[in-house]
Amino acid sequence: MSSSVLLPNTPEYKKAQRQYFKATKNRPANIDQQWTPFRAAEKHFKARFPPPDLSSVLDLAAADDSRTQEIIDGHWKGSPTSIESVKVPLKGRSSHAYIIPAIPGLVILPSFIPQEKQASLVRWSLSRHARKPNDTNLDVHYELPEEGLWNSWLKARTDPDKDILVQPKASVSQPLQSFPVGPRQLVNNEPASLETFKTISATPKPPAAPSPTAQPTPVSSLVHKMRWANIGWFYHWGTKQYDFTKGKGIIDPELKSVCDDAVKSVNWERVHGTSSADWGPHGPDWQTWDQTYEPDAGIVNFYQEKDTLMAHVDQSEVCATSPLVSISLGNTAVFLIGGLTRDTAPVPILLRSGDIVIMSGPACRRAYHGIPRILEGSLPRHLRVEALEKEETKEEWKPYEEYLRTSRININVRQVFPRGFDPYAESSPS
Ligand SMILES: O=C(O)CCC(=O)C(=O)O
Ligand SMILES: [Fe+2]
Repeated sequence: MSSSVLLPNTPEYKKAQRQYFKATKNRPANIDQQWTPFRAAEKHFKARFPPPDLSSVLDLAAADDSRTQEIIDGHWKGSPTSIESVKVPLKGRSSHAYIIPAIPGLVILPSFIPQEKQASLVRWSLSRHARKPNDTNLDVHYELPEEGLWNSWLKARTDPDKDILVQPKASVSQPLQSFPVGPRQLVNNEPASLETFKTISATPKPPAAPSPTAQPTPVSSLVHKMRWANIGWFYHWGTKQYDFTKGKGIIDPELKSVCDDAVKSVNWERVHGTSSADWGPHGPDWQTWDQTYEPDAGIVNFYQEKDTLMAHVDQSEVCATSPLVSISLGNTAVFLIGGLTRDTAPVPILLRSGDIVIMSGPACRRAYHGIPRILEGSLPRHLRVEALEKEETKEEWKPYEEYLRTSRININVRQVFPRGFDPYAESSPS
């Protein structure tokens, strides 16, 4: 059990300690002084040794008696009071949202997704969504099975003959060119807006080149290399801009209704009513979100235990203030969110399966944020086979539990355009 890393004198702890001494042996003594406050926080939570101290991490589940067992089963615990939060009732529900005054516009909806719905969103992410016509990080490099990598894996799991080799796209005769494989690449880009939209649309978006080093790889191993799948508008990672030439992808109606429910249940007056932020030339628009909120893009992030998401700002959306809804599933993560530069020390927040984070308004939507740590061994019981009753449901859920034991899934849903805006009409020559 990976959480034994927490206990000194265990072999896991000692191994982490040895690795730490080896890795830091030649590090200059003052290296941490060169880090921005955001980088320092990332380093702290990423460290396998010493295991991170979570007493500074806001853990809203710890303020909810009905989640006590979930916290025990999940092994890691933060503090419900490490950062000031204000509890506000949700409209039409008995549950609550939390506002974090240090980050105006940040709203947390702990445990908003019911347990069964969490399982169904996990199934949706892996089986129905991460496949054609949606784009994934692997599509550029591999000829992925038509049925989707996950569905191929479901067959291969019980029949090794079906663990087919997925062929790379690059042919060996192609000249060697260096192209990054693996984690998301972070490129600096200009924030999108209606003013810069025409230029963005006109920027060439050449297709990425397939990796020349990709090898034929069995489905069983490639399934763990899936990092993201796009939702709605297609994203061009090279320019960090949406590529409108590829058409508008669909937003699953079930997912859309989860996002709509979350946004419509928040009392936005309580969040932004006293905002002193600069909302741009047209002023605040939160008063109309109940009618104008319409998600049209996003990403499903698949994190393996050691994966991180570096500090970044999501600024490719023309709607710079509209709510971004972020759903956590599977293992718990440490989420960091700071200010407009990496020089603001971020606040650390524990995100558990079923929690929703909403980033809204000018300050929060342009705030640096990231995921420095997936907390190993934190899969809640309700996503494990043992929590199910029926034999056939247990059997069906087994591969999902196996995958989730070492993973976290994040569904990150955004609004690129104001409701009713037609990008094709705007970008065509007049
Ligand atoms: O995984 C998360 O909770 C955050 C993901 C994120 O910030 C992003 O996809 O831009
Ligand atoms: Fe983000």
